[in-house]
Formats: sequence, structure tokens, C-alpha cells
Amino acid sequence: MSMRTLDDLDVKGRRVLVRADLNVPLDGETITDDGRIRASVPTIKTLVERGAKVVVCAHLGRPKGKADPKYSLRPVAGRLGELLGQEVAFATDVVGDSARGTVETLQDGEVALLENLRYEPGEESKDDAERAAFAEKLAGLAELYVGDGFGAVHRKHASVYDVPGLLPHAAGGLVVAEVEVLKKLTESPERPYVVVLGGAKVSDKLGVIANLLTKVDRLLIGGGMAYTFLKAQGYEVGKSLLQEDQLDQVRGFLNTAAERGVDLVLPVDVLAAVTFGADAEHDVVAATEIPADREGLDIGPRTRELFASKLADARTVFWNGPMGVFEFDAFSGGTRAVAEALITSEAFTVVGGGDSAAAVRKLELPEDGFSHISTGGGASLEYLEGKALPGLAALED
Ligand SMILES: Nc1ncnc2c1ncn2[C@@H]1O[C@H](COP(=O)(O)OP(=O)(O)O)[C@@H](O)[C@H]1O
Ligand SMILES: O=C(OP(=O)(O)O)[C@H](O)COP(=O)(O)O
Repeated sequence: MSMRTLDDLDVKGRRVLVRADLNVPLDGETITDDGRIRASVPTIKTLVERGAKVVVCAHLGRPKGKADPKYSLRPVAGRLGELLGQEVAFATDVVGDSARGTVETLQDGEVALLENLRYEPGEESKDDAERAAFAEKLAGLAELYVGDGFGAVHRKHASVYDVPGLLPHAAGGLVVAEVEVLKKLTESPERPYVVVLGGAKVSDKLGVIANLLTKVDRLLIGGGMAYTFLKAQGYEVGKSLLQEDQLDQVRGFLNTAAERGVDLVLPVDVLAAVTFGADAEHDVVAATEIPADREGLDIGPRTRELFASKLADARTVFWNGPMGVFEFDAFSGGTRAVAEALITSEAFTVVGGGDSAAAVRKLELPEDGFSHISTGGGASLEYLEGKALPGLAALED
């Protein structure tokens, strides 16, 4: 696969649409981790230095095709400006009057950010024609396209998949760097090869497991992902996160793992809380005995030891998804334990995902303790499956 890079585009004096992944965690309007914004800066800076008029577009959260101030990118424009050391003009819509006006007034070397792409129903539409119509409008704002939102390259969305078909395009430096590292995991990874999965995007990420079971030696499942597995084994999980409609699929994974000799490791104990909250009363309970009125918000101490022992002799590790609700200190211990096991391991270790990377920083763990911290969770997982990702395929020559 070959992708053109920034060096192949003559950007001086031209409007360049950059698709970035600026999907950062927010507490109100406060950005609690700016890692993805920082990761987007080098490409934008390069374009600025080369005299482009830079139009950045991105999504935030999942507003589902409607404008919702809770998901506005305005705070991100401010932070991006601070990191770039220059003003970032903010368009209050995506392809409307504000976007067109903002883009028209851009001078060479200036930067604008459009409002959340997912305010527009066309962005994520499954209807090709609806997506294409929105893509036309977005492409109309620029002359060139740079795909640099690695965390979103697994999404067949207008800004990721359709727009590069309409404009001369190239991959940004972040996408090039991410792919280079992940390639190492797909081309004969050293064994034992262990994947650790957690987090809350259960439905999305269950899909990758069938394929991963053909590639890995061990699969450790924690976080919000674990409860659908425990339930599939016949245990009650109380009020824990559960993907009821995928229980049959998960039973299939348990069988396949057993047939193929993949060590599929589930929590043996969890922190079961009375409510979802930072100060929630909670106890350590066996994973097979979660009370009906409780929800599992972290893996327990015996599970932390078990997971660490399964990671100790690994030679390659990929980890996506926090082991618990790490945003609350009381439920961050499982995530810390897995992170520390990776840091002490001699394996080639990759952590992927917006929240997983944010957790590493929130817990003040050394980022250089990992071989690579990827900005994409779902994107990395789907890359590891060996699938052609829409946002990468669209950038190929
Ligand atoms: N047991 C759990 N119950 C509910 N949410 C959980 C649980 N464990 C982890 N999470 C949540 O998962 C979220 C991150 O999930 P996800 O988006 O899948 O990860 P990433 O962004 O790293 O790919 C975090 O906000 C965390 O609080
Ligand atoms: O946060 C993201 O993915 P991740 O949580 O898998 O790292 C990306 O911004 C993609 O967002 P989406 O999963 O809402 O499409």
C-alpha cells in the first residue's frame, strides 16, 4: 500500500482541508486530556510553515447528526491555537455561511477549525448518496485534502472516506507514523502475543474479537467489556455494562477460543459499586457473584495479579480500553495495574485509544514506558484485524 505524504502536495497559497481526530475528553468546556490535539499539531504546523490556508475538520463525541452545544469544538479551537502559537479561527457551522466566510478570509499560513462534523447527518450516513452530497459541500471548502485523523480511519464517514475521492490528497504525518508502528504488530509479532481489551465501546469492539482469536495467544478482557462475557458464561452481572443482544456472539468467542487454544482470560473479581460515581460505596466481590443492585466499575485485586501474570512473559502486547472507570480515582487501580505490567514488561507494547492514552497520562505514568501510544483504539484494533480501513484505503494512490 502506498500513500502520498505531505511532501507530495504543493500547498503554498492553497486551501487544505485537514481531517484530524480532535475527539478529546471534556468536563463541561474544560479539556481534561489534550493528547489528540497535540498529536495533530505537527501536520498542521508543517502546512502553516509551507504557506497553506489550513482548514481543520474533526468530530467530537457522538451528537448523531444534530447540533448540540455539549459537543462543540469551540474549546478545542482555543487549545489548538495555544499549542500552535497562533490564532485559530472558529466556524460555528460545518459547511454553512460561517464555514464559507471563515475559509474565504483565511490568509496564507492561517488556520481555521470547523464546528463538529457530526452535527451534519451526512457525515455518518449509511446512505451513500446522502454522504456524498455532504462530502461535496465539505470538499468545496478546499482545494487539497490531508487525512490525519488516525483515530477515525476505521469509520466510513464523509470526511474520512468520501472527501479524499474528490480532492487531490495525502496522508498526514500522524497517520503515516501510526501505520508504521502497527504494521510491526501485523507482520509476525513475537510471541506470546497478548491483547488486552476493556473500555466502554463494547458493541463496536466485540466485532474485532473473532478475528483477533486467529492471531493472538492470549486475550485478556476487562473494563466494561468483561460483563457481557461473564453473563454469556451464565453469571449475573447486576447493573454492569452489558451488551444483551451480543450474548450469542460472545458464547461463540468462548467456544472458538477453547477450540483454538487461545487463553481467554476474564476477571475473577471486580469492584462492585452501589451507584456510578466518584465516591460510590463499593466492595470487592467475586466476578461470579455480582449482586443484582451493583455495577462493576473496575477489576479487583486478584484480577490485577492474574492479568499481570499473563503479561509477564509476553513479547508483544496491544492494549485498548481502560480496565475500569479510571476517571474516578477509586476505580482507577485496575487500569494502573495493567499499565504498570506493560511498563515493566520487556515486550513490544502498544497502547491505543483516546481514553486509554488519557488514562496513562492522568495516572502520571511514564509515556516512554510504552513502545508506542496510539491515538486510535477502534482504528488500531481494526488495523490489527488486517482489514482495509476506509480512511486509509481512500488515501492510497
Ligand atoms: N466497568 C466499566 N463500566 C463502565 N465504564 C467503563 C468500565 N470500564 C471502563 N469504562 C469506561 O470506558 C471508557 C473508555 O472506553 P473506550 O472509549 O472504549 O476506550 P478508548 O477511548 O481507549 O478506545 C472510559 O471512559 C471508562 O470510564
Ligand atoms: O475516540 C475514538 O475512538 P477510540 O475510543 O476507539 O479511540 C475516535 O475519535 C473515533 O470515535 P468514534 O468511536 O465515536 O467513531
